[in-house]
Amino acid sequence: MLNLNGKNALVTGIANNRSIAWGIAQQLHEAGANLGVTYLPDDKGRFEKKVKELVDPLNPSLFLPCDVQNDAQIEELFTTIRDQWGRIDILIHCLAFAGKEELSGDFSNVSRAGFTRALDISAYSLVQLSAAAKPLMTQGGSIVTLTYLGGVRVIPNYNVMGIAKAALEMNVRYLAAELGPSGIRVNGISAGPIRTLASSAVGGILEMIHHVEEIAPLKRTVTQTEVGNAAAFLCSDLSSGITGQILYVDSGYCIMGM
Ligand SMILES: NC(=O)c1ccc[n+]([C@@H]2O[C@H](COP(=O)([O-])OP(=O)(O)OC[C@H]3O[C@@H](n4cnc5c(N)ncnc54)[C@H](O)[C@@H]3O)[C@@H](O)[C@H]2O)c1
Repeated sequence: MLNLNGKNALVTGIANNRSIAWGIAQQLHEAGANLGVTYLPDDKGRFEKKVKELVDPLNPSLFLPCDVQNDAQIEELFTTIRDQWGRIDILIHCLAFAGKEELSGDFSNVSRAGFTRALDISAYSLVQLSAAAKPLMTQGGSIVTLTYLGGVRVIPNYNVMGIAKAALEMNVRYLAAELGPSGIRVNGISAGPIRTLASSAVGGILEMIHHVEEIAPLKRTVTQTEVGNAAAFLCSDLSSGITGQILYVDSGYCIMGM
């Protein structure tokens, strides 16, 4: 049985009720995990208020800001986790960012700054958060990140985010090799296209979804809950022999040649 009772799970990347991280948080809660939730701070505190209202019914025992470009904030986050939880068992990395101007048109138009920012926020952050979690995963643990097919194949308009996802997927393998001896597993979920705040910045996202509905074996795209269920599995003992893998939760789209 899938049981996360007694597990401390940190979930990053909830922006609103369409976020994949929200689907994951609900399934982890359902399975009995004690949740910590982070939000991206902004000057007017809009995300904080919105995310707090959304996650309140799941009774998170920690609710803290986390901008992965802010090293001091990450240090503070994990100091609080150490002080309040003592240890962490599950880390959900469910965040990415690239400028809208980088997510349409020619890939080669990407600026150095845009390239660096996309890879910093979307790929390096997994290394950074995993390194911070490692000493607190004293009873082993599970780290799960979110990726997309655009990291292994060319998808129109995905552009620099495809490069970031390729780096992210390789991070999964290097981290899995390093952390395995400490009983920490690291896996990625490659989700099919879902309408969210982040995906709406990608040019032609609706066409991508319609294409999946036409081509994928299941003739539909996936839901946040389905991704959440796969994440709960990867965080549980049911997947104890699985690490360094990318699990496709995409209605089977990636197997199709035509
Ligand atoms: N929606 C899709 O079609 C799809 C498909 C496959 C993979 N993914 C991946 O799923 C993950 C979640 O995206 P989503 O689609 O749920 O969109 P979303 O907009 O709901 O979530 C993206 C999150 O990234 C956070 N974020 C951005 N910059 C940050 C920073 N500097 N520090 C901390 N957090 C930051 C945002 O606050 C937001 O919560 C991303 O990695 C995305 O690439 C999405």
